[in-house]
Amino acid sequence: MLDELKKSLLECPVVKKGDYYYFVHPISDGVPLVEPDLLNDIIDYIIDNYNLELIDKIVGIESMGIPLATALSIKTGIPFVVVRKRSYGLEGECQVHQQTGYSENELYINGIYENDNILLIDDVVSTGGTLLSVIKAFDRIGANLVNIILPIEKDQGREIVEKETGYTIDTLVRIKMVDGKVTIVED
Ligand SMILES: O=P(O)(O)OC[C@H]1O[C@H](OP(=O)(O)OP(=O)(O)O)[C@H](O)[C@@H]1O
Ligand code: HPA
Repeated sequence: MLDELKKSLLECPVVKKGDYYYFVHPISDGVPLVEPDLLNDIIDYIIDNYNLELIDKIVGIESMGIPLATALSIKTGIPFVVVRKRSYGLEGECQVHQQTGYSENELYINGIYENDNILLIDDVVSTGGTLLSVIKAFDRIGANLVNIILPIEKDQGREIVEKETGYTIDTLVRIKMVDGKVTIVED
């Protein structure tokens, strides 16, 4: 399991966004092509390794948390919510600032309430900027973050977020950029 994810990460192209080495991969970018087998591999791994009985809502972060949340929702029957990059102006909407290694955005949380049991999923944690702001917002709302799962871990973001928030963040494959190329970090 996850062999396909590791192999595809080693083969994927890397582009520069300013000083940031950005890998381009189906799971993190939707290009060049998302093979259902790769998506299935990740979703089946989650289903086989987590007890999701208590989860009320899966939450995916726009953009690339959406296919993961969708696939997981279809297979488990658990509904999902998307943390969006645009505002709806709904009552109770929670706005957070997202800063990554190469961009800044506003994110808008709707449909999450106090005591909701949440599985939060996104494609990548890198600097940890995105997760940090989203987790803090969920804490303010009073939702229970039961699981936080990201298929791909890059750089030091996971450790930073775990230290700052006290949550455990589960990642499936760790990568490191060496000389502008993706390498896998084995535990
Ligand atoms: O740990 P960080 O440094 O915050 O990086 C991780 C975030 O970066 C990407 O989001 P982005 O908003 O770039 O993109 P997307 O719309 O392609 O998902 C990715 O989907 C994560 O949400
Ligand atoms: O290098 C990256 N590639 C794809 N998505 C990302 N999100 C944060 N960093 C990256």
